[in-house]
Amino acid sequence: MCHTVSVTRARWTSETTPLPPHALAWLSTRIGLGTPLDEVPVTVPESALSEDAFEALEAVAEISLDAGDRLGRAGGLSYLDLIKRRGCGELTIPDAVVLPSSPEEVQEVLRVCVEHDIAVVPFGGGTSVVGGVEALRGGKDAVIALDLARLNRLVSIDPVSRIAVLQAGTTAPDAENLLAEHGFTLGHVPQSFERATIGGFAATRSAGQASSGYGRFEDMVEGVRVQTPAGEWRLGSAPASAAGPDLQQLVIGSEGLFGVITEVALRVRPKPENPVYEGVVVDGWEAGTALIRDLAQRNALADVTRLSDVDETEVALALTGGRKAELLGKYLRFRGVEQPCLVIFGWEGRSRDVTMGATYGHKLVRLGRAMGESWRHGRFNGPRQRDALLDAGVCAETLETATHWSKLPALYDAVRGALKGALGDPVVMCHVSHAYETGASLYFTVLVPRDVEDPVTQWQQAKAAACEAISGIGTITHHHAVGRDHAPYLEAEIGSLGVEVLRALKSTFDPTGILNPGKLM
Ligand SMILES: Cc1cc2nc3c(=O)[nH]c(=O)nc-3n(C[C@H](O)[C@H](O)[C@H](O)COP(=O)(O)OP(=O)(O)OC[C@H]3O[C@@H](n4cnc5c(N)ncnc54)[C@H](O)[C@@H]3O)c2cc1C
Repeated sequence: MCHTVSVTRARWTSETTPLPPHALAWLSTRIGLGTPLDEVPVTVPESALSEDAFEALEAVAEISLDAGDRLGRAGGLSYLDLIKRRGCGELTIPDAVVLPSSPEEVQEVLRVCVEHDIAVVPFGGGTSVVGGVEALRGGKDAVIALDLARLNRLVSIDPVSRIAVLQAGTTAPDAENLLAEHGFTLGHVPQSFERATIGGFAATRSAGQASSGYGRFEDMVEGVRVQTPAGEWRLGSAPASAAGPDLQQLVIGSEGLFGVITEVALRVRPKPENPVYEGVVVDGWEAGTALIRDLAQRNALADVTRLSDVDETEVALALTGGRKAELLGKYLRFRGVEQPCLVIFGWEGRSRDVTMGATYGHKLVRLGRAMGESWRHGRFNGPRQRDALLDAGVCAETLETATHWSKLPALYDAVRGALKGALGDPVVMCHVSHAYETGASLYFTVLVPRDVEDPVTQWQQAKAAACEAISGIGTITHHHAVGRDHAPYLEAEIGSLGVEVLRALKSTFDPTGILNPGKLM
């Protein structure tokens, strides 16, 4: 028997954020609009979960076999995931959705899944863009999505040490609201902020837009509670320790292969009273990266420090629209800027004076707070507008990497060249999203008309070309994680011995291999 349901969870929000008319006009001139991709009903096969397994799971946690619930956990939110939900390519649909409400229930679910040999995909916000939540069976007869949405509490707060313990299924906005009641913030704001969870951030070594100031997610983790098929594991008793290798770092970035993270102890900071955001423009990508490197190496980065290349700046200014964009263009030309590259600075705790003082000697044009605030207010529009771009027949996707400063120009050229080679004449935009003393990340956004015949292969080929170009120069992922999509490139980065180490750990935590098959390695 098959159930047919219409797709709802494929969209970022229940309402589509339309593209403004000037954005549509720009798209149609620059790349031409493609054929709209309509939403079609998707067929959901009957659950393969045996009656025995269903009853055993039902005895320990809430479980749903509802077709809509299962479809809602069929993959993440990459471009390919989104178009698969619109009928292009095959979706992997879990046989059941299990919703435990406590770490103890998670432990019991794992016990039952080992007994019945069922694959388990830990599911946080489902925002993975690398196939991390694909419901792969790994040779098992059935697979469940283990949705952590009901683990959404603030377990404890220690204001003296500034540590909060949050359950793994807490979404980022809920975490911020819970912490705000105590005057604190986590300061972790990835672009997927509205939907992603604390457990997902820890499982993928996430980086937020303000990570120059607040640190990457792994820098915030003070302790973890993990349920594994081999039992519970708790780590984190001091701010630093010389008691052997840092085992906590094995959990962070383990992408659900070793266990299910159920609680995370996090360093929190006082909520800033008056965050200040500003925009400046530098002349050219080379000058821009030199500025950011200088700031990073002088410990003068703003909490948010983001440099767009010429193409991304052009798009940002074009999308500002109308008379304002025209005047800005004129002003920049008057100031002698030939290749405008936009820099956004945001100060949430760090000193504006320190950053701006360190820019001395670099040529930049200040655009003031209006530009910074406009970026801050629009920073979640990207995910919301992906549905509208699909509706307009556009293939819109992102990918990211990082390398050392000396190799950054080569990495930038290689990825752009690969994407252009694979896609014809796409718009390829790039920004430095995170900067460090020794290097930086590069975040690419691609826009191209969707191939009507075979949109899946169109993007798969482009992504493969970009990954080949990255391999050997930079990391295959700076913050999106490995998932299914980057798994073929992991060995080149960590070596065959590295993969063996991960396999050995996996067999210790998960001897029968139920957890998240087909991901990471
Ligand atoms: C539009 C958009 C923008 C994005 N921007 C950013 C960004 O700025 N920075 C960034 O870092 N990432 C970004 N991402 C990627 C994604 O949001 C992150 O990887 C995020 O950390 C995933 O969190 P989640 O709760 O949605 O996890 P999910 O997508 O549900 O899961 C991610 C992986 O972690 C595993 N997992 C989830 N929860 C647990 C748990 N409790 N225990 C064990 N394993 C678990 C899953 O099995 C899966 O392999 C973006 C994604 C989208 C769609």
